[in-house]
Amino acid sequence: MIGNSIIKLQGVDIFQQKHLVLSNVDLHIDKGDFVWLIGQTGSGKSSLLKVIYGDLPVSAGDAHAGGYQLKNLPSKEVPFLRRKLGIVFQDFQLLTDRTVEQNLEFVMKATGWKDKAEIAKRTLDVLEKVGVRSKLKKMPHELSGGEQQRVVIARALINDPEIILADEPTGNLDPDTSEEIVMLLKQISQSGTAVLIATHDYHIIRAFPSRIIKCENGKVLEDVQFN
Ligand SMILES: Nc1ncnc2c1ncn2[C@@H]1O[C@H](COP(=O)(O)OP(=O)(O)OP(=O)(O)O)[C@@H](O)[C@H]1O
Repeated sequence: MIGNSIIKLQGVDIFQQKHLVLSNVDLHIDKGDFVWLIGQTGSGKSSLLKVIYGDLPVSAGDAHAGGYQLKNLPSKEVPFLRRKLGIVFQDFQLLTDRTVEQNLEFVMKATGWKDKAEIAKRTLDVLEKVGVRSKLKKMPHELSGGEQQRVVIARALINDPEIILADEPTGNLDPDTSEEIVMLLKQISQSGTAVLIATHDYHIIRAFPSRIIKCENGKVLEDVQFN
């Protein structure tokens, strides 16, 4: 972290193959910020998130995330960058053939946790934080959509990330459950972890007014007004 800055992009061009998706991107996210990311389908939201989690390269401009310089980041550093980021994406769902506890253990072992007692304690801590501690021994299919999303958020919190990146986290949830999940993410941001949520759900943005970043016409607009 540089000061309070978690994400800082300056003059970054974002390409998918040879196609320039977003040009001259400036983006600043600080500790504890809660930020919406909006824009039409194909406007570049996922591409922007991919740059932040090291899945798309940065060739021009200056880019930092979680204390890592993204430009020319060696691929062997990417797993370490990702430990500073909690990722809540539709395509990073729970493993369906193991319990909640085993899902969390799986990620911990993959990210270097070895001590059994510490793993057990951290598992309970993060499940407690998101309100599903009692679901420890359940299989994902025994949980509601909202409970599963809470476990996904717990999994994202394991390594105490500086920011949570969430791509359509309420996409499969009913309106009340969506509000509960966003409330949880808001609380997480208030405890110091920044939260960036890409969404098409304007109802939920209205329910939780906050800073809005918009991808539009090949640009990233910081701090747009929502109406
Ligand atoms: N792997 C890829 N190869 C080539 N072009 C891609 C690839 N992924 C995305 N694109 C293109 O990049 C542009 C931005 O796509 P991106 O997925 O970032 O948009 P998005 O705003 O996240 O859209 P959505 O809301 O539908 O998820 C689109 O024109 C898309 O066709």
